[in-house]
Amino acid sequence: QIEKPVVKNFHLGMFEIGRPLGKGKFGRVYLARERTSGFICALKVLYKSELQQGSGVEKQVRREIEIQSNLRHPNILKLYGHFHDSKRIFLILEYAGKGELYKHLRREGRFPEWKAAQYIAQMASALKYLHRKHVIHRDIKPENILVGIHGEIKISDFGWSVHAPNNRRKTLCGTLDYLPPEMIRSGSKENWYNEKVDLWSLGVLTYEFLVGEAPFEDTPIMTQRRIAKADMTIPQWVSKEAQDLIKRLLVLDPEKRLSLDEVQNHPWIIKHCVKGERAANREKPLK
Ligand SMILES: Cc1nn(C)cc1-c1nc2c(-c3cnn(Cc4cccc(C(=O)N5CCN(C)CC5)c4)c3)c(Cl)cnc2[nH]1
Repeated sequence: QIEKPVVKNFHLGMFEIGRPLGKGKFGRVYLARERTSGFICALKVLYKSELQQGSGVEKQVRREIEIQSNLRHPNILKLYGHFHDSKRIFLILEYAGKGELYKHLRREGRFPEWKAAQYIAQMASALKYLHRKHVIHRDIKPENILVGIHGEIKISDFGWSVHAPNNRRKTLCGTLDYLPPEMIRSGSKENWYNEKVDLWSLGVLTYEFLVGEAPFEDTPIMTQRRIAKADMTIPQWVSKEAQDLIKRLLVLDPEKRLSLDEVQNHPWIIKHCVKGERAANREKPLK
């Protein structure tokens, strides 16, 4: 348990630090309360010493701040502000009342189709908002999604997002499972890709929500080979509508992948997410 230091920052108020909420590769997150207003938030603390190891993380943090500060969408975690002292950088983030989505997924194994469809509809809405601002997230996966107090999801990590179009080579770290073929293809000098990379990842996410593991999960070499051929099998117990959506997103040619509008109007999404008289015979009453 950490002592209860008060982090002082004049124009951003005084923050009382609460329990640790989690930690990532480059930082820890604490529950925090702004003293004057009582406003609850999540304070992400990054140590400058760790960032200055020249692994380009400093640039990632700068990009995360620059991009996330200007976004306002119910399914995107808000970055209210940031400040720093001699040793640390502090990001004042929206507090997501139900924590990290991947922990829910691991605990439940996999999500029922109605829940997966509602999450994918929310992801499509958030991605539409991002793409309208020419922001490509590039790192859509359960580990980068949080759950709000009302069960809504919030994309939470913009360390890898960029402004489209982008041909910057992405030094990979973490799982390869979600990378689209055009980002894996090492042969071509120029890694030209666009927003359609997020549609591929949305397909991988849909699969993982429903099956409980990623479609190309294998050894790193095999994962890359299977992604490059879109070599995956969908278990037969996944509904035909859900199989159809996954197959129309995990398409090698980026231009042939469904658009976000087509995702939002897909029969599987409509069936589980559109309120209305057809809801009567639904297995789970919509709130
Ligand atoms: C836990 C919890 N339980 N309950 C009931 C609520 C929470 C909760 N947590 C948060 C968190 C939170 C905490 N840890 N994390 C994980 C974390 C922490 C610090 C850094 C990272 C990180 O480096 N990431 C980059 C890599 N990608 C894969 C990943 C990101 C990643 C996020 C945030 Cl930011 C906002 N609201 C929250 N609410």
